[in-house]
Amino acid sequence: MKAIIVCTSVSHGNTKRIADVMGQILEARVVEPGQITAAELATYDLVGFGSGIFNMAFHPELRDFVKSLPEGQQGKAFVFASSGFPEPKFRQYTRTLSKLIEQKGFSVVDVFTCRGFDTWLPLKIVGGIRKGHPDADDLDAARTFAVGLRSRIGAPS
Ligand SMILES: Cc1cc2nc3c(=O)[nH]c(=O)nc-3n(C[C@H](O)[C@H](O)[C@H](O)COP(=O)(O)O)c2cc1C
Repeated sequence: MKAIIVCTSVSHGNTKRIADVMGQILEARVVEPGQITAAELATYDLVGFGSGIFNMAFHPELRDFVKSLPEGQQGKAFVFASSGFPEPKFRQYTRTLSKLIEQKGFSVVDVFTCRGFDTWLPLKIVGGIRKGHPDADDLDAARTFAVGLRSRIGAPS
């Protein structure tokens, strides 16, 4: 199994820290959307797509990248995010991104989310929330998630 992780992490590097621990387990390179072409992406068996959450959506750079991919992709995919708050029921952004990814032909096998230090404008006044996140427990959970993926999909090759 050959894996790669596409990650946009612009606020505090929170999502990149998650991507890096997953990348270690999956032996996957972590790249930004601008660092990989659709043709190269198609050579992977498993692709992770992740970012922080901004105004209740994945980062536009990641969404635009997914939108730009041609249909007919054949690999498996997973989605991950860090955010200040848990995903609200009325705006299921992980589902929205998963659907977009599936429209391109990938099969989305799992989703991981955790809290990340959040300095969204109104919260900046109080010094931000979720300070220290992702913390050691969040990173452990990300590791466990990746181990689960590896055992379901196959060892890195
Ligand atoms: C402008 C802005 C908007 C945000 N919007 C949301 C939001 O709608 N929901 C949420 O839970 N967190 C929100 N956050 C918090 C980020 O999702 C969180 O800090 C995330 O961990 C950032 O990831 P990154 O450091 O990898 O970019 C927002 C942060 C900023 C700066």
